[in-house]
Amino acid sequence: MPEAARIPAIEETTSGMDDKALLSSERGVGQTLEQALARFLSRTPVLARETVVLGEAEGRVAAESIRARRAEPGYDQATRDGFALGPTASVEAIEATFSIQGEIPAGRTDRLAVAADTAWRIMTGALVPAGAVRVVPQEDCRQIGEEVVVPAGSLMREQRFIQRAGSRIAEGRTVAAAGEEITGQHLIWLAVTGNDRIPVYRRPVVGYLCSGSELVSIEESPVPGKKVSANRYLLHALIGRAGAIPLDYGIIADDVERIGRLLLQIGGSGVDLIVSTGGVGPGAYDVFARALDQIGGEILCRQLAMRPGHSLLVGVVGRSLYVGLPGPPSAVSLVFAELVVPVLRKMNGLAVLRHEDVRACLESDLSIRDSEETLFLKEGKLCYRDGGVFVRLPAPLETADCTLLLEPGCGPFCKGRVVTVHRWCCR
Ligand SMILES: Nc1nc2c(c(=O)[nH]1)N[C@H]1C(S)=C(S)[C@@H](COP(=O)(O)OP(=O)(O)OC[C@H]3O[C@@H](n4cnc5c(N)ncnc54)[C@H](O)[C@@H]3O)O[C@H]1N2
Ligand code: MOO
Repeated sequence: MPEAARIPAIEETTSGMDDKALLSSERGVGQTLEQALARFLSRTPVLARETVVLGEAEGRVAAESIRARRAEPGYDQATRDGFALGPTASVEAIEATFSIQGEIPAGRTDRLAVAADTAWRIMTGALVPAGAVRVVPQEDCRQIGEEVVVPAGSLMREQRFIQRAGSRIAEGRTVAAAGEEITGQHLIWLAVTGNDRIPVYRRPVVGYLCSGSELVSIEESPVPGKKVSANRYLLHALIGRAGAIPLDYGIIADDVERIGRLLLQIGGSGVDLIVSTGGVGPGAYDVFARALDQIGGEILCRQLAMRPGHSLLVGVVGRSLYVGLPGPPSAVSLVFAELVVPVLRKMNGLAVLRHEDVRACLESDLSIRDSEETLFLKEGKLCYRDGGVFVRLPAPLETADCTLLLEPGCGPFCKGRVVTVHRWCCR
Protein backbone atom coordinates (compact mmCIF):
# COMPACT_ATOMS: atom_id res chain seq x y z
CA MET A 1 0.00 0.00 0.00
CA PRO A 2 1.52 3.34 -0.97
CA GLU A 3 1.99 6.07 1.58
CA ALA A 4 -1.06 8.36 1.35
CA ALA A 5 -0.31 11.79 -0.03
CA ARG A 6 -0.82 14.79 2.21
CA ILE A 7 -4.16 16.43 1.53
CA PRO A 8 -3.72 20.15 0.91
CA ALA A 9 -5.29 22.63 3.34
CA ILE A 10 -8.46 24.21 2.04
CA GLU A 11 -7.96 27.38 0.06
CA GLU A 12 -10.88 28.79 -1.79
CA THR A 13 -12.50 32.08 -2.51
CA THR A 14 -15.81 32.91 -0.87
CA SER A 15 -16.01 36.46 -2.16
CA GLY A 16 -19.24 37.35 -3.86
CA MET A 17 -21.38 35.12 -1.61
CA ASP A 18 -24.05 36.59 0.65
CA ASP A 19 -24.13 35.60 4.35
CA LYS A 20 -26.71 32.87 3.89
CA ALA A 21 -24.85 31.34 0.95
CA LEU A 22 -21.58 31.58 2.87
CA LEU A 23 -23.05 29.86 5.91
CA SER A 24 -24.53 27.04 3.90
CA SER A 25 -21.37 26.70 1.81
CA GLU A 26 -19.32 26.41 5.03
CA ARG A 27 -21.51 23.54 6.07
CA GLY A 28 -21.14 22.24 2.55
CA VAL A 29 -24.90 22.21 1.97
CA GLY A 30 -26.51 23.21 -1.30
CA GLN A 31 -23.37 23.90 -3.32
CA THR A 32 -23.47 23.72 -7.07
CA LEU A 33 -21.54 21.01 -8.89
CA GLU A 34 -18.89 23.60 -9.86
CA GLN A 35 -18.45 24.81 -6.27
CA ALA A 36 -18.31 21.26 -4.90
CA LEU A 37 -15.82 20.21 -7.54
CA ALA A 38 -13.61 23.26 -6.90
CA ARG A 39 -13.66 22.51 -3.17
CA PHE A 40 -12.94 18.80 -3.73
CA LEU A 41 -10.10 19.57 -6.16
CA SER A 42 -8.57 22.13 -3.79
CA ARG A 43 -8.02 19.27 -1.34
CA THR A 44 -6.81 16.78 -3.95
CA PRO A 45 -3.06 16.21 -4.12
CA VAL A 46 -1.15 15.29 -7.27
CA LEU A 47 0.47 11.98 -6.34
CA ALA A 48 4.20 11.25 -6.15
CA ARG A 49 6.29 10.29 -9.16
CA GLU A 50 7.73 6.89 -9.92
CA THR A 51 9.54 5.28 -12.82
CA VAL A 52 8.14 2.39 -14.83
CA VAL A 53 9.57 0.32 -17.67
CA LEU A 54 8.17 1.18 -21.06
CA GLY A 55 6.10 -2.03 -21.25
CA GLU A 56 4.11 -0.86 -18.23
CA ALA A 57 3.69 2.78 -19.22
CA GLU A 58 0.48 2.56 -21.26
CA GLY A 59 -2.35 4.41 -19.51
CA ARG A 60 0.03 6.17 -17.10
CA VAL A 61 0.63 9.91 -17.07
CA ALA A 62 4.03 11.40 -17.97
CA ALA A 63 5.45 13.20 -14.92
CA GLU A 64 7.77 15.32 -17.04
CA SER A 65 8.25 16.05 -20.69
CA ILE A 66 9.92 13.02 -22.28
CA ARG A 67 12.28 13.82 -25.15
CA ALA A 68 13.70 11.79 -28.00
CA ARG A 69 17.09 10.45 -26.91
CA ARG A 70 17.80 9.61 -30.53
CA ALA A 71 16.33 10.59 -33.87
CA GLU A 72 13.75 8.49 -35.72
CA PRO A 73 14.46 7.00 -38.15
CA GLY A 74 18.02 6.53 -36.97
CA TYR A 75 19.34 6.16 -40.56
CA ASP A 76 18.20 6.86 -44.12
CA GLN A 77 15.87 3.95 -44.83
CA ALA A 78 14.11 2.54 -47.90
CA THR A 79 10.30 2.58 -47.73
CA ARG A 80 9.80 0.11 -50.61
CA ASP A 81 11.30 -3.19 -51.76
CA GLY A 82 13.06 -2.21 -55.02
CA PHE A 83 16.29 -0.62 -56.21
CA ALA A 84 18.39 2.18 -54.70
CA LEU A 85 19.69 4.10 -57.68
CA GLY A 86 22.86 6.14 -58.14
CA PRO A 87 22.76 9.27 -60.29
CA THR A 88 22.25 8.91 -64.02
CA ALA A 89 22.65 11.33 -66.90
CA SER A 90 19.96 9.65 -69.01
CA VAL A 91 16.80 10.98 -67.29
CA GLU A 92 15.68 12.53 -70.55
CA ALA A 93 15.55 9.13 -72.31
CA ILE A 94 12.48 6.84 -72.22
CA GLU A 95 14.22 4.60 -69.74
CA ALA A 96 17.59 4.15 -68.08
CA THR A 97 19.59 1.02 -67.33
CA PHE A 98 21.56 0.49 -64.09
CA SER A 99 23.92 -2.34 -63.31
CA ILE A 100 23.10 -4.11 -60.06
CA GLN A 101 25.92 -4.13 -57.50
CA GLY A 102 24.33 -6.48 -54.99
CA GLU A 103 21.57 -6.73 -52.39
CA ILE A 104 20.90 -4.84 -49.14
CA PRO A 105 18.44 -6.77 -46.97
CA ALA A 106 16.95 -5.10 -43.87
CA GLY A 107 19.47 -5.41 -41.05
CA ARG A 108 22.63 -5.11 -43.17
CA THR A 109 24.81 -2.52 -41.43
CA ASP A 110 28.00 -2.16 -43.54
CA ARG A 111 28.43 1.30 -45.03
CA LEU A 112 27.79 0.95 -48.76
CA ALA A 113 27.76 3.50 -51.54
CA VAL A 114 26.11 3.54 -54.94
CA ALA A 115 28.00 4.87 -57.98
CA ALA A 116 26.54 6.61 -61.05
CA ASP A 117 24.46 4.33 -63.31
CA THR A 118 24.49 1.52 -60.77
CA ALA A 119 21.88 0.25 -58.33
CA TRP A 120 21.55 -1.91 -55.21
CA ARG A 121 18.62 -4.24 -54.80
CA ILE A 122 17.13 -3.06 -51.46
CA MET A 123 14.40 -4.10 -49.00
CA THR A 124 11.94 -1.96 -47.03
CA GLY A 125 13.58 -0.73 -43.83
CA ALA A 126 17.14 -1.33 -45.11
CA LEU A 127 19.95 1.24 -44.83
CA VAL A 128 20.10 3.25 -48.07
CA PRO A 129 23.65 3.31 -49.57
CA ALA A 130 25.47 6.65 -49.62
CA GLY A 131 24.95 8.55 -52.85
CA ALA A 132 21.53 7.04 -53.60
CA VAL A 133 19.22 9.49 -55.33
CA ARG A 134 16.03 7.50 -54.88
CA VAL A 135 14.54 4.05 -54.37
CA VAL A 136 12.32 2.77 -57.17
CA PRO A 137 9.69 0.13 -56.17
CA GLN A 138 10.39 -3.23 -57.82
CA GLU A 139 6.98 -3.26 -59.53
CA ASP A 140 7.94 -0.10 -61.46
CA CYS A 141 11.09 -1.57 -63.08
CA ARG A 142 12.33 -4.62 -65.02
CA GLN A 143 15.28 -6.70 -63.92
CA ILE A 144 17.16 -8.33 -66.80
CA GLY A 145 20.05 -10.46 -65.52
CA GLU A 146 22.45 -8.22 -63.61
CA GLU A 147 20.77 -5.01 -64.81
CA VAL A 148 17.62 -3.11 -63.94
CA VAL A 149 15.69 -0.98 -66.46
CA VAL A 150 13.81 1.99 -64.97
CA PRO A 151 11.26 4.06 -66.93
CA ALA A 152 11.88 7.82 -67.09
CA GLY A 153 8.61 8.53 -65.22
CA SER A 154 9.99 6.72 -62.15
CA LEU A 155 13.24 8.68 -62.37
CA MET A 156 11.36 11.98 -62.18
CA ARG A 157 8.78 11.10 -59.58
CA GLU A 158 8.55 13.47 -56.65
CA GLN A 159 8.31 10.62 -54.15
CA ARG A 160 11.76 9.14 -53.61
CA PHE A 161 10.89 6.30 -51.20
CA ILE A 162 13.75 7.24 -48.89
CA GLN A 163 12.94 8.30 -45.34
CA ARG A 164 15.81 10.46 -44.15
CA ALA A 165 17.35 10.07 -40.67
CA GLY A 166 15.51 12.20 -38.12
CA SER A 167 12.76 13.20 -40.56
CA ARG A 168 9.98 11.83 -38.33
CA ILE A 169 11.31 12.77 -34.89
CA ALA A 170 14.38 14.97 -34.38
CA GLU A 171 16.64 14.22 -31.41
CA GLY A 172 15.52 16.21 -28.34
CA ARG A 173 11.95 16.70 -29.53
CA THR A 174 9.18 16.16 -26.95
CA VAL A 175 7.60 12.76 -27.48
CA ALA A 176 5.17 12.89 -24.53
CA ALA A 177 4.37 16.14 -22.71
CA ALA A 178 4.20 16.39 -18.91
CA GLY A 179 0.64 15.65 -17.77
CA GLU A 180 -0.22 13.69 -20.91
CA GLU A 181 -1.55 10.14 -20.81
CA ILE A 182 0.79 7.61 -22.44
CA THR A 183 -1.09 5.88 -25.25
CA GLY A 184 -0.23 2.95 -27.48
CA GLN A 185 1.10 5.41 -30.07
CA HIS A 186 3.41 6.99 -27.50
CA LEU A 187 4.82 3.50 -26.86
CA ILE A 188 5.99 3.32 -30.48
CA TRP A 189 7.58 6.77 -30.38
CA LEU A 190 9.15 6.22 -26.96
CA ALA A 191 10.58 2.85 -28.02
CA VAL A 192 12.16 4.11 -31.24
CA THR A 193 13.61 7.18 -29.53
CA GLY A 194 15.36 5.12 -26.84
CA ASN A 195 13.13 5.80 -23.82
CA ASP A 196 12.89 2.64 -21.75
CA ARG A 197 12.35 4.12 -18.24
CA ILE A 198 9.35 6.40 -18.06
CA PRO A 199 8.71 8.94 -15.26
CA VAL A 200 5.01 8.76 -14.35
CA TYR A 201 2.75 9.64 -11.44
CA ARG A 202 1.77 6.96 -8.96
CA ARG A 203 -1.71 5.63 -9.58
CA PRO A 204 -4.35 6.49 -6.99
CA VAL A 205 -5.57 3.65 -4.80
CA VAL A 206 -9.32 3.81 -4.22
CA GLY A 207 -11.06 1.79 -1.51
CA TYR A 208 -14.77 1.29 -2.12
CA LEU A 209 -17.67 -0.04 -0.08
CA CYS A 210 -21.41 -0.38 -0.62
CA SER A 211 -23.77 0.33 2.21
CA GLY A 212 -27.31 -0.94 2.57
CA SER A 213 -28.88 -3.56 4.82
CA GLU A 214 -30.81 -4.70 1.72
CA LEU A 215 -27.67 -5.67 -0.19
CA VAL A 216 -26.44 -9.21 -0.78
CA SER A 217 -23.57 -10.62 -2.84
CA ILE A 218 -24.12 -12.14 -6.27
CA GLU A 219 -23.70 -15.70 -4.94
CA GLU A 220 -26.90 -15.33 -2.92
CA SER A 221 -30.45 -15.47 -4.34
CA PRO A 222 -32.09 -12.38 -2.88
CA VAL A 223 -35.48 -12.79 -1.17
CA PRO A 224 -37.95 -9.90 -1.68
CA GLY A 225 -36.57 -6.90 0.25
CA LYS A 226 -32.97 -7.81 -0.56
CA LYS A 227 -30.99 -7.07 -3.75
CA VAL A 228 -27.60 -7.80 -5.29
CA SER A 229 -25.02 -5.05 -4.81
CA ALA A 230 -24.62 -4.03 -8.46
CA ASN A 231 -22.63 -0.95 -7.41
CA ARG A 232 -19.78 -3.23 -6.39
CA TYR A 233 -19.14 -4.13 -10.04
CA LEU A 234 -19.91 -0.68 -11.35
CA LEU A 235 -17.45 1.01 -8.98
CA HIS A 236 -14.71 -1.52 -9.70
CA ALA A 237 -15.04 -0.73 -13.41
CA LEU A 238 -15.37 3.05 -13.03
CA ILE A 239 -12.35 3.28 -10.74
CA GLY A 240 -10.20 1.11 -13.03
CA ARG A 241 -11.21 3.08 -16.11
CA ALA A 242 -10.30 6.29 -14.34
CA GLY A 243 -6.70 5.03 -14.09
CA ALA A 244 -6.90 4.10 -10.41
CA ILE A 245 -6.47 0.85 -8.49
CA PRO A 246 -9.77 -0.38 -6.96
CA LEU A 247 -9.81 -2.11 -3.55
CA ASP A 248 -13.11 -3.76 -2.57
CA TYR A 249 -14.16 -3.35 1.08
CA GLY A 250 -17.44 -5.21 0.52
CA ILE A 251 -20.99 -4.62 1.67
CA ILE A 252 -21.74 -2.96 4.98
CA ALA A 253 -25.06 -2.63 6.80
CA ASP A 254 -26.53 0.82 7.55
CA ASP A 255 -24.93 0.98 11.00
CA VAL A 256 -23.20 4.20 12.08
CA GLU A 257 -20.65 2.59 14.46
CA ARG A 258 -19.60 -0.15 12.05
CA ILE A 259 -19.35 2.29 9.15
CA GLY A 260 -17.27 4.68 11.28
CA ARG A 261 -14.88 1.87 12.26
CA LEU A 262 -14.52 0.72 8.65
CA LEU A 263 -13.91 4.28 7.39
CA LEU A 264 -11.20 4.75 10.01
CA GLN A 265 -9.61 1.46 9.05
CA ILE A 266 -9.62 2.29 5.33
CA GLY A 267 -8.53 5.89 5.95
CA GLY A 268 -5.60 4.61 8.03
CA SER A 269 -4.49 2.10 5.41
CA GLY A 270 -3.06 4.66 3.01
CA VAL A 271 -5.70 4.70 0.27
CA ASP A 272 -5.93 7.99 -1.59
CA LEU A 273 -9.70 8.06 -1.90
CA ILE A 274 -12.58 6.21 -0.27
CA VAL A 275 -15.81 5.84 -2.26
CA SER A 276 -19.05 4.58 -0.75
CA THR A 277 -22.52 4.20 -2.19
CA GLY A 278 -25.82 4.54 -0.34
CA GLY A 279 -26.48 5.80 3.15
CA VAL A 280 -26.29 9.50 2.30
CA GLY A 281 -30.04 10.10 1.85
CA PRO A 282 -32.15 12.44 3.92
CA GLY A 283 -33.85 9.82 6.08
CA ALA A 284 -32.93 8.23 9.37
CA TYR A 285 -30.43 6.08 7.51
CA ASP A 286 -28.20 9.02 6.53
CA VAL A 287 -25.45 7.03 8.19
CA PHE A 288 -22.25 8.27 6.55
CA ALA A 289 -22.55 11.90 7.68
CA ARG A 290 -23.18 10.72 11.24
CA ALA A 291 -20.30 8.21 11.05
CA LEU A 292 -17.97 10.94 9.77
CA ASP A 293 -19.00 13.20 12.66
CA GLN A 294 -18.39 10.42 15.18
CA ILE A 295 -14.89 9.62 13.98
CA GLY A 296 -13.85 13.26 13.62
CA GLY A 297 -13.84 13.29 9.83
CA GLU A 298 -14.23 16.55 7.97
CA ILE A 299 -17.23 17.29 5.74
CA LEU A 300 -16.53 19.47 2.70
CA CYS A 301 -19.80 19.21 0.77
CA ARG A 302 -23.19 17.60 1.10
CA GLN A 303 -26.52 17.82 -0.68
CA LEU A 304 -25.56 19.52 -3.90
CA ALA A 305 -27.98 21.66 -5.89
CA MET A 306 -28.03 18.85 -8.42
CA ARG A 307 -30.02 15.67 -9.15
CA PRO A 308 -28.72 13.05 -8.80
CA GLY A 309 -26.31 14.29 -6.22
CA HIS A 310 -28.84 15.94 -4.00
CA SER A 311 -27.82 13.23 -1.56
CA LEU A 312 -24.04 13.26 -1.48
CA LEU A 313 -21.14 13.66 0.88
CA VAL A 314 -17.56 14.79 0.27
CA GLY A 315 -15.08 14.80 3.11
CA VAL A 316 -11.75 13.77 4.56
CA VAL A 317 -11.04 10.72 6.73
CA GLY A 318 -7.51 10.62 8.14
CA ARG A 319 -5.25 11.15 5.12
CA SER A 320 -7.81 9.90 2.59
CA LEU A 321 -10.34 11.93 0.70
CA TYR A 322 -13.86 10.56 0.91
CA VAL A 323 -16.90 10.69 -1.35
CA GLY A 324 -20.26 9.19 -0.44
CA LEU A 325 -22.31 8.66 -3.59
CA PRO A 326 -26.07 8.11 -3.70
CA GLY A 327 -27.24 4.49 -3.85
CA PRO A 328 -29.00 4.11 -7.22
CA PRO A 329 -26.53 2.73 -9.80
CA SER A 330 -27.48 5.30 -12.46
CA ALA A 331 -26.78 8.08 -9.92
CA VAL A 332 -23.45 6.42 -9.13
CA SER A 333 -22.27 6.49 -12.74
CA LEU A 334 -23.41 10.09 -13.34
CA VAL A 335 -21.98 11.57 -10.15
CA PHE A 336 -18.78 9.54 -10.53
CA ALA A 337 -18.31 10.89 -14.06
CA GLU A 338 -18.88 14.51 -13.05
CA LEU A 339 -17.33 14.72 -9.60
CA VAL A 340 -14.94 11.82 -9.04
CA VAL A 341 -13.27 11.46 -12.44
CA PRO A 342 -11.74 14.99 -12.34
CA VAL A 343 -10.38 14.27 -8.84
CA LEU A 344 -8.77 11.01 -9.99
CA ARG A 345 -7.40 12.78 -13.06
CA LYS A 346 -5.74 15.35 -10.80
CA MET A 347 -4.25 12.66 -8.55
CA ASN A 348 -3.00 10.90 -11.66
CA GLY A 349 -1.19 14.08 -12.72
CA LEU A 350 -3.22 14.70 -15.87
CA ALA A 351 -3.07 18.25 -17.18
CA VAL A 352 -6.69 18.23 -18.37
CA LEU A 353 -9.17 17.42 -15.58
CA ARG A 354 -12.57 18.05 -17.09
CA HIS A 355 -14.59 16.20 -19.68
CA GLU A 356 -14.82 17.77 -23.06
CA ASP A 357 -17.97 19.89 -23.50
CA VAL A 358 -20.00 18.89 -26.52
CA ARG A 359 -23.04 20.85 -27.72
CA ALA A 360 -25.74 18.45 -28.90
CA CYS A 361 -29.28 18.83 -30.16
CA LEU A 362 -32.07 17.08 -28.21
CA GLU A 363 -33.80 14.42 -30.30
CA SER A 364 -37.04 14.54 -28.28
CA ASP A 365 -38.72 16.47 -25.47
CA LEU A 366 -37.41 15.73 -21.96
CA SER A 367 -39.91 15.76 -19.15
CA ILE A 368 -37.74 17.50 -16.56
CA ARG A 369 -39.25 19.72 -13.94
CA ASP A 370 -38.08 23.27 -14.63
CA SER A 371 -35.97 24.45 -11.70
CA GLU A 372 -34.21 27.70 -10.90
CA GLU A 373 -31.71 26.04 -8.56
CA THR A 374 -31.12 22.47 -9.58
CA LEU A 375 -28.82 21.13 -12.26
CA PHE A 376 -30.25 17.91 -13.65
CA LEU A 377 -27.88 15.21 -14.90
CA LYS A 378 -29.19 12.52 -17.22
CA GLU A 379 -27.51 9.62 -18.91
CA GLY A 380 -27.49 10.23 -22.66
CA LYS A 381 -26.78 8.51 -25.93
CA LEU A 382 -24.98 10.51 -28.60
CA CYS A 383 -25.49 10.05 -32.32
CA TYR A 384 -23.89 11.77 -35.25
CA ARG A 385 -25.73 12.27 -38.51
CA ASP A 386 -26.11 14.80 -41.29
CA GLY A 387 -22.97 16.52 -39.96
CA GLY A 388 -24.66 17.27 -36.61
CA VAL A 389 -24.42 15.94 -33.03
CA PHE A 390 -27.67 14.73 -31.48
CA VAL A 391 -28.48 13.31 -28.07
CA ARG A 392 -31.34 11.28 -26.63
CA LEU A 393 -32.12 9.29 -23.51
CA PRO A 394 -30.97 5.66 -23.81
CA ALA A 395 -33.67 3.02 -24.33
CA PRO A 396 -34.10 0.53 -21.48
CA LEU A 397 -30.94 -1.64 -21.24
CA GLU A 398 -29.15 0.46 -23.84
CA THR A 399 -25.74 1.69 -22.62
CA ALA A 400 -25.26 5.43 -22.15
CA ASP A 401 -22.15 7.25 -23.40
CA CYS A 402 -22.51 10.76 -22.02
CA THR A 403 -23.91 13.01 -19.30
CA LEU A 404 -26.60 15.46 -20.32
CA LEU A 405 -26.29 18.65 -18.25
CA LEU A 406 -29.64 20.39 -17.95
CA GLU A 407 -28.79 23.75 -16.43
CA PRO A 408 -31.03 25.43 -13.85
CA GLY A 409 -33.43 27.98 -15.27
CA CYS A 410 -32.85 26.86 -18.85
CA GLY A 411 -35.92 24.66 -19.39
CA PRO A 412 -38.16 23.53 -20.91
CA PHE A 413 -35.92 21.03 -22.64
CA CYS A 414 -37.80 20.48 -25.88
CA LYS A 415 -36.85 18.63 -29.04
CA GLY A 416 -34.35 20.69 -31.04
CA ARG A 417 -32.85 22.50 -28.01
CA VAL A 418 -29.05 22.55 -27.94
CA VAL A 419 -27.69 21.34 -24.60
CA THR A 420 -24.27 20.65 -23.08
CA VAL A 421 -23.12 17.05 -22.97
CA HIS A 422 -20.03 15.48 -21.42
CA ARG A 423 -18.86 12.58 -23.53
CA TRP A 424 -17.52 9.80 -21.32
CA CYS A 425 -13.95 8.95 -22.13
CA CYS A 426 -11.79 6.28 -20.54
CA ARG A 427 -10.80 8.66 -17.76
N1 LIG B 1 -37.98 11.76 1.47
C1 LIG B 1 -37.00 11.70 0.57
N2 LIG B 1 -36.51 10.51 0.25
C2 LIG B 1 -35.52 10.42 -0.66
C3 LIG B 1 -35.02 11.58 -1.26
C4 LIG B 1 -35.54 12.84 -0.88
O1 LIG B 1 -35.12 13.89 -1.37
N3 LIG B 1 -36.53 12.84 0.05
N4 LIG B 1 -34.04 11.45 -2.20
C5 LIG B 1 -33.97 10.19 -2.91
C6 LIG B 1 -32.79 10.13 -3.68
S1 LIG B 1 -32.75 11.07 -5.07
C7 LIG B 1 -31.75 9.28 -3.40
S2 LIG B 1 -30.40 9.17 -4.45
C8 LIG B 1 -31.72 8.46 -2.22
C9 LIG B 1 -30.40 8.64 -1.54
O2 LIG B 1 -30.37 7.83 -0.47
P1 LIG B 1 -29.11 6.94 -0.15
O3 LIG B 1 -27.87 7.51 -0.66
O4 LIG B 1 -29.16 6.72 1.30
O5 LIG B 1 -29.33 5.66 -0.97
P2 LIG B 1 -30.03 4.36 -0.50
O6 LIG B 1 -31.30 4.70 0.15
O7 LIG B 1 -29.06 3.53 0.24
O8 LIG B 1 -30.29 3.69 -1.91
C10 LIG B 1 -31.10 4.25 -2.88
C11 LIG B 1 -31.49 3.16 -3.88
O9 LIG B 1 -30.35 2.56 -4.42
C12 LIG B 1 -30.29 1.19 -4.14
N5 LIG B 1 -28.90 0.76 -3.89
C13 LIG B 1 -28.16 1.19 -2.86
N6 LIG B 1 -26.95 0.59 -2.91
C14 LIG B 1 -26.96 -0.24 -3.96
C15 LIG B 1 -26.00 -1.16 -4.50
N7 LIG B 1 -24.79 -1.30 -3.94
N8 LIG B 1 -26.32 -1.83 -5.60
C16 LIG B 1 -27.56 -1.69 -6.16
N9 LIG B 1 -28.50 -0.83 -5.70
C17 LIG B 1 -28.21 -0.13 -4.60
C18 LIG B 1 -31.11 1.04 -2.90
O10 LIG B 1 -31.56 -0.26 -2.70
C19 LIG B 1 -32.23 2.03 -3.17
O11 LIG B 1 -33.17 1.47 -4.05
O12 LIG B 1 -32.76 8.81 -1.32
C20 LIG B 1 -34.04 8.99 -1.98
N10 LIG B 1 -35.05 9.18 -0.99
O1 MOO C 1 -29.91 12.34 -4.42
MO1 MOO C 1 -30.39 11.37 -5.69
O2 MOO C 1 -28.66 11.45 -5.85
O3 MOO C 1 -30.87 12.89 -6.60
O4 MOO C 1 -30.36 10.40 -7.07
